[in-house]
Amino acid sequence: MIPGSITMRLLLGLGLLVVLPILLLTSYMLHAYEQAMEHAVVQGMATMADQKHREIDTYLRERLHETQLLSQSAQVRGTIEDTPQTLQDHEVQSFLDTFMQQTGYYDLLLINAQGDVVFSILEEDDLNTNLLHGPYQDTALAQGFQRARQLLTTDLTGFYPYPPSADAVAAFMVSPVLHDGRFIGALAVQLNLSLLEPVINDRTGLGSTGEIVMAQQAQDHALYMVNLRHIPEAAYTYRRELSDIAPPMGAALSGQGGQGITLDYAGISVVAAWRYVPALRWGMVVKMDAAEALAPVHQLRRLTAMVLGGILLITVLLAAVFAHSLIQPMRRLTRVTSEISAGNHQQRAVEQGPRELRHLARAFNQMTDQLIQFQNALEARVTARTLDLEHANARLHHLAHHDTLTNLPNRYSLTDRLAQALSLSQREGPGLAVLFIDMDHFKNINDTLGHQVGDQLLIQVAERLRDCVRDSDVVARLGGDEFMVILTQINTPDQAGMVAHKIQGRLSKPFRIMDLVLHSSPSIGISLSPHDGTSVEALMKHADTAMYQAKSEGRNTFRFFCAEMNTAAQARMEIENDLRQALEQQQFHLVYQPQMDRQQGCFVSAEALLRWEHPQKGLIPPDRFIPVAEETGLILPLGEWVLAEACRQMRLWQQQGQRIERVAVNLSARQLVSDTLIGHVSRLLEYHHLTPDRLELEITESTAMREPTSSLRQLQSLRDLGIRLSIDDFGTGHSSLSYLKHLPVQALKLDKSFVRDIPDNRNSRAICAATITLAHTMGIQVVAEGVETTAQADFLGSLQCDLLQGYLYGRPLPADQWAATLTQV
Ligand SMILES: Nc1nc2c(ncn2[C@@H]2O[C@H](COP(=O)(O)O[C@H]3[C@@H](O)[C@H](n4cnc5c(=O)[nH]c(N)nc54)O[C@@H]3COP(=O)(O)O)[C@@H](O)[C@H]2O)c(=O)[nH]1
Repeated sequence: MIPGSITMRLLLGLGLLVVLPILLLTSYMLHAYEQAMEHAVVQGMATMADQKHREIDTYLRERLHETQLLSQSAQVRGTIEDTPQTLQDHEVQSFLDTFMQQTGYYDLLLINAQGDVVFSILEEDDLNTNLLHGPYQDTALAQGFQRARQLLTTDLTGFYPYPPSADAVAAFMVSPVLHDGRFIGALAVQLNLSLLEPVINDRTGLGSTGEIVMAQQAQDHALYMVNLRHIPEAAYTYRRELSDIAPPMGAALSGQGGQGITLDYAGISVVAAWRYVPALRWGMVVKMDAAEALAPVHQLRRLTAMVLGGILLITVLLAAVFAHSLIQPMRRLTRVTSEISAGNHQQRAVEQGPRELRHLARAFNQMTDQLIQFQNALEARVTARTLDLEHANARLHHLAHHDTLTNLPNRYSLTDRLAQALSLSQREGPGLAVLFIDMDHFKNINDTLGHQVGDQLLIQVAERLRDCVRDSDVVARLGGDEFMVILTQINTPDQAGMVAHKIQGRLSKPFRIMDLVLHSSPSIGISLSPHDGTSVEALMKHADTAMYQAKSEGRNTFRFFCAEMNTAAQARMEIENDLRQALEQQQFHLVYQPQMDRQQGCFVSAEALLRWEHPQKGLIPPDRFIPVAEETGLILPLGEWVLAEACRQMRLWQQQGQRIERVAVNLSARQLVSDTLIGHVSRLLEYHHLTPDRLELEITESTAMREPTSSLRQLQSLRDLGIRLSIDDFGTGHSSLSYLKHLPVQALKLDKSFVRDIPDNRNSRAICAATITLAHTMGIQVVAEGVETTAQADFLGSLQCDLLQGYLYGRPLPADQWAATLTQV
């Protein structure tokens, strides 16, 4: 695996590219040089061995030659032939002494042809003994004599202990002495082993560990002839089996020469050369310890290693310095990068070091500047965005919790605040009150004058509500024209009543919007905690119920919640449920009340009135279930049924030949604006083969005013069909006469509340008279309702009222009971 740091990579690269080749090359050269040196040393050793071999050979040859020359001298011949006389010759004596002194031989012996030792310089025990039969017949001397006698050649015997010389190791050069070609005896010179020592021990050029080892074969042993460096007393005492001797000596004794690095007798590695010395019949090994002989090689190796090591060290140091100079700027750059990423944006890279690194540092600084600029810009944008988001969040939060029109808390926020106020109230004391406020007839204003006006009205209502309560109280808009107020710190119902009264007063005052002056009023329901409930849901529901009660009791008032209201609400709920069943089970029927034509004096029309015969509760009056049906939408299917049933009855009367010209049916507000009304009415008329003038539709003023635009459009469509239209309960609503002028009606029904008080009540009389006059002026007929007395009938007659309806002429009856009524007239 490649090491991670640049320094290591540099060192590795340097090692692979520079150091390794140098090492390999140096090793190769060193090896070659060592080989050459080794070869030279070995060759040197061989040269030395050859020289030593030559020295010994020459030395012995010279000695043999000397001995031969001596043996041919007259002195020697004379001594053998006439020993006693010759020996008395001082000249001969001196001649031999000189020879001995010059040569350094141990002894000189003369042997006659019979083998008698006739002369000896040292006169040892061998003198006068016979070498053929005497005590020394087995010695080297005896062997040498025998050989000289037989071969007539001068020769050297082997070195063996010689008893007459106290067993000193000695060899003999024996030369035959001839007289006229006849063997007359032999000359023997005794060489002690020490004589060869100067030649053998000459270790010139062999250093401190060099030596010359000589051994001769003695049967199956090698007998070492010289003292050895590692075995000082070895000469002629140290022997080893041939199979066990050191390889070079083994080779030399077997007659082979050679050289090389091998092991010596002591098992030490040596540089050696080995030869066989024929003159002595010895093996010779010239050797030097390899450690010394190859010391220059080893020294060179050590020196090379040291030089290489030095070069390597210097290379590594230089590489490290170089790497450091390269890496230092990078490290500084890395450090700066870390500090910048840790937030120290002031840090910049120092533009130092090699050119490339300076450029890198410069580029890095430029990049850092740009990054910081970018970061600052980004942070500024993020801050701005965060602010925007916070504002948007705050706005969203505000929108989620406030009503956009009035800026009051909305329903969601209200429940939250009510929950908080409740828990505070439950923890710390005084109760609280919840006021449910609904603006009376707001829908009329909204529909009549448009949403802009309606919105302005609601904004003013919100402002007035806020003015009526403390800052700690909560005013919220639930939606539409419904508001809610939470009054905290309420100890008694009166306190809540006072605030409700104040609100009622403020909201009943005229509203000035655009150039209009509008009148409205609040219906307020109040629930108190803990008396009316301890939960948000209960308090809101009870305040709503109380408000509903206030509405049903004539509006523009406030009511405290009481349990009975719940009972009424419960009853209303029951009606709602029962109504659904009633529709399915056909519990409804119609009754008809006749309308008298004053001029003709006969019944010309009848008003259809709905009756609900509940299976358990009996007859339920329309006043109780029509508003519920209206609120729940059930009035639509119910109204359709009424229309269908009235048309069916009208057709029946027609078929029966009754004089009834038309049937009048009450239309609710929802029916009037229903998309299906026109189609439904058309289909009914067609189905029952009735002409449109057979049907009259009654609407109240408030019905027409609820959604004036669409109501007017629908009325016009009905009128276009040819259906007669009339305004019911005229005088009780809030419509203006100017609005009436736009309605395509043919009749209006004077409300029975006016009829009831005539002729005695002057105001009622005036209203009746004015209404009838006005209607007639506009070409509209007038139907008087609730006519119960002839006085009322007469008065109305005097005002030229067109049609009269009331108990005086007949109560509402089922159709099957009508025949008698009709015939009465
Ligand atoms: N949308 C619909 N409304 C309907 C329908 N049927 C009835 N109604 C409306 O219910 C209200 C109550 O009606 P009802 O109890 O039937 O009372 C009517 C008459 O019984 C009563 N009346 C008639 N003559 C007299 C009288 O001499 N004295 C007296 N005290 N009461 C009298 O008046 C009611 C008829 O009123 P009006 O409709 O205004 O002509 C009532 O408002 C009905 O309109 C229906 O099918 N649909």
